[in-house]
Amino acid sequence: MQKLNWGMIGGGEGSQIGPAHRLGAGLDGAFDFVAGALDHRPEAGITYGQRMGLADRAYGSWQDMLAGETARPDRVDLVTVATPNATHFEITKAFLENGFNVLCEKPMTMTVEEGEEIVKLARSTGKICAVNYGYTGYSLVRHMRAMVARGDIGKVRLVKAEFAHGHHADAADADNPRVRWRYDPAQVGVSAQFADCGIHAMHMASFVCGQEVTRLSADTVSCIDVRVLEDDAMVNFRMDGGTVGRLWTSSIALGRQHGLTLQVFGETGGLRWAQEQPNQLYHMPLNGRLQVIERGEGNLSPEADRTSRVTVGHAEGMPLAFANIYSDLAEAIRAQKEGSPMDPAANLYPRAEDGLRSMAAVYAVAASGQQDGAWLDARPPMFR
Ligand SMILES: NC(=O)C1=CN([C@@H]2O[C@H](COP(=O)(O)OP(=O)(O)OC[C@H]3O[C@@H](n4cnc5c(N)ncnc54)[C@H](OP(=O)(O)O)[C@@H]3O)[C@@H](O)[C@H]2O)C=CC1
Ligand SMILES: O=C1CO[C@H](CO)[C@@H](O)[C@@H]1O
Repeated sequence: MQKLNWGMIGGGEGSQIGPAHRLGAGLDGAFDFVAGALDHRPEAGITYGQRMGLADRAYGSWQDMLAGETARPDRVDLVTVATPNATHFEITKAFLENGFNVLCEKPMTMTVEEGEEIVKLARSTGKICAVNYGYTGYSLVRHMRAMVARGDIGKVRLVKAEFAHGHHADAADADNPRVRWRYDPAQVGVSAQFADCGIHAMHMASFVCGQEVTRLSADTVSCIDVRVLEDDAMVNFRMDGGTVGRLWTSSIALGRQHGLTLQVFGETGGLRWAQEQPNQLYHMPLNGRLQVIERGEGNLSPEADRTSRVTVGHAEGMPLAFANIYSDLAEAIRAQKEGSPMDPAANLYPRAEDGLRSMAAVYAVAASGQQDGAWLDARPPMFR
């Protein structure tokens, strides 16, 4: 099978998420990293790209990359957009319009209207527009989803999602360039922490429960005075299958490292998974005993078996979760090229529709927070 060509925008030297993408895309040998516009400073982007082996396909800007790749017969099969939020819409739109498949970092856009435009564009061009809710690539997250879908815990009554970390707890970080943009309304829009991390947790709740969020009520606060946008939020929500949702997200929770956790409580069982110990899933059957499911145990579910690489007992981590998103996309691109059906266990990568739903939730959280927790419709107008 011929390798697919992969390119990246953003994710330059010292960036937070660039290395995880490069590790994830390279892991299974499906993609060759051949092109990039890795930094917003042209020289730095070209120099770093060349160090990464991109030679004349290390571009100084995404516009140059779009022009250069469009002109090539061996143009990239997939472009990852890993720049700060405010640039996602413009870059994703331009590449989709020119016939490229895109994996866009979250949040996909800054507004609901932009999100709708991307969804329509992906549908009309027939190109893949995925959104990097990369934590849904963890093998045991996929297994939780499969367990819920096959009825192992019965009808889901309640889902509790958290994404709380303490990395922005230092008020002295106001000028840190890696932190500053995350609380600047001009660069992130109406929400900081919910749009940054809360949407991962909310999307994961939907992904695992197989339901969409319909309504929500939010309490948003900025614990560090100088911040205009929230660094902590508590969100109650309801889903279209009747499940009640609770979500806490925070960036000032010192002692929490990367606290993405999901608990799902059904009529006949409960599940608990935490990203900091991603190789164990706790399952409590009604009237049974607490069981620990280990990633890599044989025959868990097709979705879990497909996404597990190293032997049971050897920890797998976040770049391998990203690798599972990339292997889904490799399969999707091959199916697109060959006109063949996809393995259903691989057809799980998050879509532009998910990015749009998150944007609608972001706006509902921001508005509800300003209205003392009023319950608001959380669906994008397109899906009402
Ligand atoms: N899915 C996930 O789990 C995660 C997603 N993210 C998302 O990824 C995105 C990037 O976040 P993160 O890596 O933390 O951000 P960083 O600020 O750490 O890095 C951003 C990178 O993009 C470069 N850049 C900025 N503007 C452009 C541009 N116009 N063209 C090319 N490169 C550009 C920056 O260059 P320079 O240094 O010169 O500014 C830098 O290399 C965000 O949208 C964030 O929400 C982040 C972490 C995890
Ligand atoms: O998506 C994300 C996941 O986690 C990080 C926090 O540790 C965020 O900064 C980021 O944007």
